[in-house]
Amino acid sequence: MDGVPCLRVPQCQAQKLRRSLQSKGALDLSLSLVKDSDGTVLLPILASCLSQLDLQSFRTTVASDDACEVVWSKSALQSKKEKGRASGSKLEKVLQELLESHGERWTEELKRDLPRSFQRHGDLVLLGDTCFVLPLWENMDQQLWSTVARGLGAKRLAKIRRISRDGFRSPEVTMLLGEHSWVKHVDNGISYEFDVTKCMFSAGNITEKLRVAGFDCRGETVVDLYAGIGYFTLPYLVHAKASHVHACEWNPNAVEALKKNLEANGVSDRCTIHQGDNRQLQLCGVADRVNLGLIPSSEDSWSVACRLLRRATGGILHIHQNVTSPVQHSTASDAPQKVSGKKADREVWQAWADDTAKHIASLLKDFTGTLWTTNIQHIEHVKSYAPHVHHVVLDLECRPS
Ligand SMILES: C[S@@+](CC[C@H](N)C(=O)[O-])C[C@H]1O[C@@H](n2cnc3c(N)ncnc32)[C@H](O)[C@@H]1O
Repeated sequence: MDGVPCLRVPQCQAQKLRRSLQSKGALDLSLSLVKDSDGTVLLPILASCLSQLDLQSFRTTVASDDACEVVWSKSALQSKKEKGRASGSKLEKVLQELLESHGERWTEELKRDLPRSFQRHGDLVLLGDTCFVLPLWENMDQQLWSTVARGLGAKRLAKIRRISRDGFRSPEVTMLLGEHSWVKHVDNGISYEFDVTKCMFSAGNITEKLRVAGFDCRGETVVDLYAGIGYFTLPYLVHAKASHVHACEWNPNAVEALKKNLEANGVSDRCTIHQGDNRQLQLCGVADRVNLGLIPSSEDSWSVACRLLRRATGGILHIHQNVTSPVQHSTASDAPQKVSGKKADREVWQAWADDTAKHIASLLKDFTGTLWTTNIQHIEHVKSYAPHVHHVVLDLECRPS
């Protein structure tokens, strides 16, 4: 996830909402507010508080869904870097001492080779692969990593390359310092443990996890086609109180973590894990709800999802998708055009949802031989990737006619 989490709000409400975030201890005080040219303001939020954020109450305050959303911003991060430069970071200080103890001089080139951002998982810090690339660091041996850990207030360090293309979305992570690579996150009262070298954790999906937690699924059977370590399976079981969740996952490392997490949260008796490719799933006609949480698209499994819905009563599909809007060329002075760009984005999401609803209705008809009605209940915006790529979730109600 690039950048830091921020609440995007209208400028006229920014101070009021900033005070509200601060009183809840959720405002990241190490970062500055960022004014955008479209008349909105980004309020940086502490990642650890994201799961507790009551987005709905903020939306009620600003009285609009559009104007209040969680986004990930690089420009907010920039404001930290500038502050960091002014004050001189602890990391820089301890590394300077280390180099000098080896008879080396601190240079601007070395300073540029320090991490600009990193992910924190408890006492483990995950560095990107664009820092500490200069050969001089190799002379410091393991002392380098213990010093970096001290500078960042961590006990363990790892380096992440990029999400690998093996279909498991496994990050390529190597440990630099520390005995083991299991980490733990607690989100919204749910504990998630996983091995950072083998599984991914989608911090950017927090708003969707909170939305799922707010569903009332009592008496329902849910199928989570892309369960991972339990990102959505657990909120369905713990908070939404689903009667049963069938969790499909083909990465054995994610399955190991999923089992652990079901146990740790006391819900393993209500979950059946189906390890393997969800397109080969043998279940049929059991689901009141199917979660299709794969981006950029879960389209490969739409027909499986249709087969899973109860024949007599149907159910709801939650379809995740990255939807790309046509790029609009605007300058800072074109603020009104940018605002209308948001309206254009919504129109693109609606068009994708309309097409998807038709497609799903036709899959259901082909599969059952009878007519089905598909109704777009809601389109949820989860997050944005620049430029104009939006992760959205379509809640599609499917009923036999
Ligand atoms: C984006 S990740 C995970 C999940 C989680 N739903 C989220 O949004 O944070 C997708 C997960 O689906 C799994 N996956 C992808 N394709 C699959 C398939 N055809 N069958 C089963 N699991 C699959 C991957 O191994 C990965 O753990």
